[in-house]
Amino acid sequence: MGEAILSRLVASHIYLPSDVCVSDPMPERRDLLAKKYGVQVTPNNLIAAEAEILLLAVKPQSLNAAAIGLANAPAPCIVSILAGVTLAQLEVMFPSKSIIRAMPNTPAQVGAGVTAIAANALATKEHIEAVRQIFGAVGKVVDVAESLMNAVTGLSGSGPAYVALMVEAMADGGVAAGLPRAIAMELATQTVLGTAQLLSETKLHPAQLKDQVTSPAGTTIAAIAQLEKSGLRSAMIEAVLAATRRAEELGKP
Ligand SMILES: NC(=O)C1=CN([C@@H]2O[C@H](COP(=O)(O)OP(=O)(O)OC[C@H]3O[C@@H](n4cnc5c(N)ncnc54)[C@H](O)[C@@H]3O)[C@@H](O)[C@H]2O)C=CC1
Ligand SMILES: O=C(O)[C@@H]1CCC=N1
Repeated sequence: MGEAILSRLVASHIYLPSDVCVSDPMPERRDLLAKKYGVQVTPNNLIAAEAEILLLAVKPQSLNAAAIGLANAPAPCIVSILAGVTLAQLEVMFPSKSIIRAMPNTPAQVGAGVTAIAANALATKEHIEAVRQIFGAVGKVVDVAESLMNAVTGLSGSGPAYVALMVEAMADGGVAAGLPRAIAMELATQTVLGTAQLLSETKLHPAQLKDQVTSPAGTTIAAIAQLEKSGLRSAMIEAVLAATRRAEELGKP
């Protein structure tokens, strides 16, 4: 996820590669990032923490190890994209700092992400604006109460995987019905993209859009009856709730 953000920040000239320092313990990751984006790299998190903004993008399970020695790091602003990890936990690790918790998603790679942000009480207007600009470069930015961050994680943070699963399954259905794989994939992907764009631009309620597609005694209602029988909606609701609960667990020390 860190690379997805980095790639857009550099491509959209929000930051010069020379202004960015990436810390990663894996030499092959450092080599790849230095080569691909021209950024500075280091195996030492303390060096990366000399920046104005320190973006934490490790797995929640790696946070304690990554944060060793960083409590008094010079960076005045800490941004965390870690699932589940709360502002209160980060405040213990990074006392007296502007701290912003953010939950982006992987469509950030193509500038079509959505990121929710929540700031701690010490976060300055300037730091919040800088963070808004960072995530604005990779898509939309929404403000949420921190208490909703795990729900955001369950919906939009993990959501690209649910949509990808749906695209794959739709394409499989097309293949089952006789379409060549490549055409089935193109049709499925463009149908999801176009439907999302239609909903976004027209602000139609999804039920209205569904009604527009569904001709009396037609093909769509035959499919919807099958989806309802298979519990698609309930499965999706339960999936978002399961991911939300998992985010809560990941935040428990
Ligand atoms: N993958 C996704 O779609 C999203 C992920 N996130 C969050 O982003 C974070 C990273 O997730 P992914 O990118 O999927 O994982 P990843 O495993 O691809 O990336 C983690 C990176 O951290 C590095 N790392 C490990 N230990 C380190 C240490 N001590 N110091 C510095 N770097 C260290 C690893 O070498 C690796 O390059 C997680 O906290 C996750 O909750 C948030 C939103 C979406
Ligand atoms: O699966 C995960 O834990 C991360 C957080 C949101 C998306 N990926």
